[in-house]
Amino acid sequence: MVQAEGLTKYYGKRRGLEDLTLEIQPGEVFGYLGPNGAGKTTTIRLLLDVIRPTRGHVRVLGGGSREAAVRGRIGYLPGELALEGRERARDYLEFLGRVRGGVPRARVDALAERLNADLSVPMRKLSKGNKQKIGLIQAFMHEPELLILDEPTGGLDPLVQQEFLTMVREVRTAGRTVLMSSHVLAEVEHVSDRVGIVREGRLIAVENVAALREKAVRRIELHFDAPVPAEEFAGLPGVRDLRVTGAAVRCTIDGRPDALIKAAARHTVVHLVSAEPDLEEIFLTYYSDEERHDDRQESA
Ligand SMILES: Nc1ncnc2c1ncn2[C@@H]1O[C@H](COP(=O)(O)OP(=O)(O)OP(=O)(O)O)[C@@H](O)[C@H]1O
Repeated sequence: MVQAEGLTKYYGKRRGLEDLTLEIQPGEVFGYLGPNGAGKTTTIRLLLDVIRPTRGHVRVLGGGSREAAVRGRIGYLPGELALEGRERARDYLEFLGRVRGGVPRARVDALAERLNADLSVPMRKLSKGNKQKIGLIQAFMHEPELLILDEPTGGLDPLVQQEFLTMVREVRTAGRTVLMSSHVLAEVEHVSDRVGIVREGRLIAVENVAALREKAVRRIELHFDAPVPAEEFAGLPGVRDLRVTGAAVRCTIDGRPDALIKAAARHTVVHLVSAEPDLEEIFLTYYSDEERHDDRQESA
């Protein structure tokens, strides 16, 4: 769906993106993560052929995204949406629908209802969050094969964010593809198959989210109906920071909790607490590792 090779963009001397090589497969949701100024928007604009690369190549849906046949199969939400017209949101969406070969009104209405968007308001009077909703409707409404969404959750309240994530899941179930950028892993981890992490113009990691979750450290607490012998839990694969106090076992788990669960199953478990793995923690170690790497290079 997306193939980038050595994709590089300099704005004069200023680095926007350096040597990006990336492939995104059909049916995949790809989360593109990085802090402010990392190069996410630059990447997305290059993919859409809004700006031209300094070096490198990009193919989207097997072609160039400026080709009309390819463009119509893409849904795009820009990072900064300029919706300033006097026309009502509905008229704007109808116009775009016609340009894209006709979009049933019922589909637009259904999206507006899901996102709780008011289409009767002139666009320049819409709040930031409501403009974002119109942006999402126009990106989704022609059921494109590839959705490219720059910071889609910005400005949305939590309920609408959840609805948006449900829409992304439906797109994936239908075998279509999504690339979405964000500052924060938490916003995309529950829908993304893979995440790419970009920092200072470079893609520094691409990870499978399921693998990331398996690697994550999680805290577990088990309570039994009677005291348990500590030695049964010591030395189990993946168990760390073990504390056994009477009928309670507390530890952290590195990877799969399987051995711990099997050991616990010999006793009567009355209560179990398992904290969600903190992927943000792992994610942040990429940044600090890179910094250490940079420091080493500088001192070499
Ligand atoms: N039109 C431009 N002219 C000059 N420099 C630019 C331009 N657009 C982006 N840059 C620079 O390129 C780098 C990457 O910016 P980009 O907007 O791609 O980052 P981003 O990851 O999308 O950030 P944000 O999360 O803040 O939107 C930054 O250093 C930025 O200042």
